[in-house]
Amino acid sequence: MFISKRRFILKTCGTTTPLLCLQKLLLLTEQYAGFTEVEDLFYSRKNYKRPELQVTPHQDFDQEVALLDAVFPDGAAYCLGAVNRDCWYLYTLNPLPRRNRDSIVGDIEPDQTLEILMTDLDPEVMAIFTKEECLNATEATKKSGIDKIIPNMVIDDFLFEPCGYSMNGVTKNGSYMTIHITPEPDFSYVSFETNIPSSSYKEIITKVLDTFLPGKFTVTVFTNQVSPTKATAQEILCLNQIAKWDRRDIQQCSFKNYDLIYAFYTKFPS
Ligand SMILES: C[S@@+](CC[C@H](N)C(=O)[O-])C[C@H]1O[C@@H](n2cnc3c(N)ncnc32)[C@H](O)[C@@H]1O
Repeated sequence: MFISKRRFILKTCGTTTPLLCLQKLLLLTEQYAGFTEVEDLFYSRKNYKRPELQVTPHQDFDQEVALLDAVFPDGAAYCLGAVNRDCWYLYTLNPLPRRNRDSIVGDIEPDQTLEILMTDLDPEVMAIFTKEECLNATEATKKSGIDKIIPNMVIDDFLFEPCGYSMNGVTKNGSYMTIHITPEPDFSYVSFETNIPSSSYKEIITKVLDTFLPGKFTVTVFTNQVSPTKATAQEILCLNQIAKWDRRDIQQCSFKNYDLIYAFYTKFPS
């Protein structure tokens, strides 16, 4: 969980039920920060490999949307990618006329988020994130090269017993990076997320792919109108191929304050 002045980011895994704590979070936000209105919201996840193992309301996106709709009258639900294959679900807020982007453009701060969700990962890389191969998280962070993806981060990392790895990193100016690794060969999964400002995300995306060697991955980038990363969508549109990965899907959306690009790549041949 990352908490900043006007936002919090909650990342969960397994059969956690993040939407069930929504009402309590809203109450706490009012109690501790005095905020009574949600300005923006992004609830997103990849399609599950075994949705039936989840707990209600997370067994299907419609249930999640119903719960969110009950709280947010301006909510809008999307699915990017192929609904019958790899895809990515998003619930966000739709504009009210009074909150139109033109009326607030003077107030907004630069903001961007890059997320890469990887599956079918290289077994040798995944073995690093086990207690068999590494004594502790610091060793796994160094051995895998995670510390070199975005240098100069203050890192808080954890190596689970017998396997599994999580890290949160922050820079001096408040940017973050967060990586969570499930190394089990039958359902290997790595998520990577950062909000580091950059005129191009190509180098970070390439470093992440070289570090984890996924069989397939989704990449999503949110940018607002004043973000230095704004040109990334154009860059990803041109990336039909990244090293040994071919692009299979690409979609773009424009929301109230943010533009979004989604792309899905697989290693060839597949
Ligand atoms: C990286 S963790 C999920 C991280 C989660 N977002 C967090 O920070 O708590 C998932 C991996 O850790 C392993 N694991 C081992 N013990 C765990 C525990 N107590 N809770 C969650 N995952 C655990 C799982 O088998 C899986 O490979």
